[in-house]
Amino acid sequence: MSTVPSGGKTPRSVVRSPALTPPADAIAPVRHPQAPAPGEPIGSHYAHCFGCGDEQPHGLLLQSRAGEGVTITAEFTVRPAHQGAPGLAHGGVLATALDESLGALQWLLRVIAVTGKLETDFVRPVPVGTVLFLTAEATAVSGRKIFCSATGRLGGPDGPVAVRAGALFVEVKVDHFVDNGRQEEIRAAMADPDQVRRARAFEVNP
Ligand SMILES: CCCCCCCC/C=C\CCCCCCCC(=O)SCCNC(=O)CCNC(=O)[C@H](O)C(C)(C)COP(=O)(O)OP(=O)(O)OC[C@H]1O[C@@H](n2cnc3c(N)ncnc32)[C@H](O)[C@@H]1OP(=O)(O)O
Repeated sequence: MSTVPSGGKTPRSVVRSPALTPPADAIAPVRHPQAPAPGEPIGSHYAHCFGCGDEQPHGLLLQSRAGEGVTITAEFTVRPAHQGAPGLAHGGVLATALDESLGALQWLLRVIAVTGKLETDFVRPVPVGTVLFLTAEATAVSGRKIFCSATGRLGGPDGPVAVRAGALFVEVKVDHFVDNGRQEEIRAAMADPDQVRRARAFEVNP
């Protein structure tokens, strides 16, 4: 089990499951030479993505930027469509924001990967209208496995911690989507040169 400080309202430690502890022979993640420069916006990987797509009006419209090393920052404004309890963000929506910000790390690693495991800690309630400031970091790589973590803070980059996640992403080929996605959307994606360009940007390694 790995333990990380929570930074929450009261000091508390977060215990992660063993699957989220990298093996002893894991290596440090390497930032791809063609990764976007620190501070540069990271575009959506798919316009219809519920997390980051700009053609998904009730989605999160999460916007990410490259950070230093293998880190990103992201912002998500909680809107009324994202409520669980009155005036508060739904926990699943917050988990999506964490998942999406972790997914954006792929732009820095230039690999395609999907979430295998996502562990979330909900530290504070997140009211509608809040801008959630997220940071995500890849911490270790072992074969196809990418270990990573994310934190969401209320109102600003130094705001109080509201949510945290530890995750394991697993590298896949484009075939993962082509073979498993509904054909209607796959055909449309493959017919869209911009989408094909985005998929290639993820897949090409030096
Ligand atoms: C041109 C047209 C095409 C368009 C292309 C578009 C480009 C898109 C670009 C970028 C997309 C980015 C999208 C980001 C969106 C945000 C992230 C998400 O929400 S992703 C959605 C949610 N996730 C899933 O739907 C995964 C469903 N699961 C699976 O498909 C499989 O289970 C998968 C791929 C995760 C693993 O299956 P295996 O058969 O490939 O590999 P195995 O051998 O099972 O796992 C590999 C290693 O990982 C460990 N592992 C896998 N899952 C684990 C788990 N849950 N807990 C612990 N370990 C796990 C295994 O124990 C194994 O480890 P050992 O190599 O033996 O050490």
